[in-house]
Amino acid sequence: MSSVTLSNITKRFGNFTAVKDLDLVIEEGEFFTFLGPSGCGKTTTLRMIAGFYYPSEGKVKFNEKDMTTVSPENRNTGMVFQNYALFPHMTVYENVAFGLKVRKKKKAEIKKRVEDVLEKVRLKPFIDRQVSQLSGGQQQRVALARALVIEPDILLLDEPLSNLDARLRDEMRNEILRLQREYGITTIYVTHDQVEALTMSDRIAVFNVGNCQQIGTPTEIYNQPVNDFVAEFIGETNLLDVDWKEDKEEFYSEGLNKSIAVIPPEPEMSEGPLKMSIRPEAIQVSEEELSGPNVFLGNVQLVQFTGEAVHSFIAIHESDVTLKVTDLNKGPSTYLKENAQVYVQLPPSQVRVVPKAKKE
Ligand SMILES: Nc1ncnc2c1ncn2[C@@H]1O[C@H](COP(=O)(O)OP(=O)(O)OP(=O)(O)O)[C@@H](O)[C@H]1O
Repeated sequence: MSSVTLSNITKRFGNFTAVKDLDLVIEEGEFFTFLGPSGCGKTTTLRMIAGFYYPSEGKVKFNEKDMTTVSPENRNTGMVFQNYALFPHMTVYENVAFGLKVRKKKKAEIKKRVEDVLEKVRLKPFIDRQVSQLSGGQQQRVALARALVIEPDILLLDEPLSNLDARLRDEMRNEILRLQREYGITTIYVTHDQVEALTMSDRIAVFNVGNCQQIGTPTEIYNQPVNDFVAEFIGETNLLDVDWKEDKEEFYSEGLNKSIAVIPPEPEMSEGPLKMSIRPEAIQVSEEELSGPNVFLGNVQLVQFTGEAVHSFIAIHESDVTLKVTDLNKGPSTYLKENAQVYVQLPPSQVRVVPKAKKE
């Protein structure tokens, strides 16, 4: 097991900067996720940790050891690629044994280690099957076994579940977590799927166009996003422009035409353009009159049923604002009716005022 330290990492391809000034410490045994939209630099960063790319600037360390320009085969990392990169005409055994053969291990040791790891990923019955005759989920397990069998210090997973259907993705998510806990291995996981990131990670780094926007635990990232990009990318949220009114010491929403009570008021965020973010599940709605701060009258425009949840879109009176509200499905008697007039409250403790993300 190793910790990974990235100090001031920049990666340029010609004139294009794919990753900029990245500082990051991943602790031993941690499940750490790089999350962000397509093209934001997640894979490039992972490849610099694997050694497939060397950084243009900055240092990569495993524990205290400088690995910045060490070749991939001398890093002892196990990597699982998005397309698995298996040898289709070899058997499961041959695929998994490959890395050990390259490392010139003895035949008996190879056999034992391959059988042990196939037991762990529950593929022992398929040991002699050709990889091309396996399902997507089974191939994914072979790729995991192949990465784990070399007993890597660090496991690197690049969008490993993106080729699987939704049900299999759920199953493999649990499977990867189970293996990670069993081996206690430092794991770095790349995804653009926020649910994968939130459910699996000890900590997440949120990337956007080559920049790391925030590092934190799933609950920190979801509940205390540092800017509008993070608030919008992780989960769903209602975002509205707000201004800080110095004279009255309060936030004002032009869209809602009203001052907005916020606890705590966070005056350090009063410089530059600001947004308020409120999660759809945090908004209170009632057909009965509501009292207190941040109460608005609105009309229900649309009600969408997803099975476990009900989403309602509420147009606030005398404004252009439509708020999305989400409630767990508590039965048909609780669904809002389209066109009904309702009271909406944005609880001050749930409103978060954040700066707009800087555009680089
Ligand atoms: N070898 C390369 N040469 C030139 N540009 C590259 C190279 N590799 C990546 N890039 C560019 O760097 C940027 C970041 O790419 P990267 O693959 O790291 O993104 P990503 O966040 O992993 O995206 P995705 O989720 O689509 O895989 C992209 O704009 C990409 O086109």
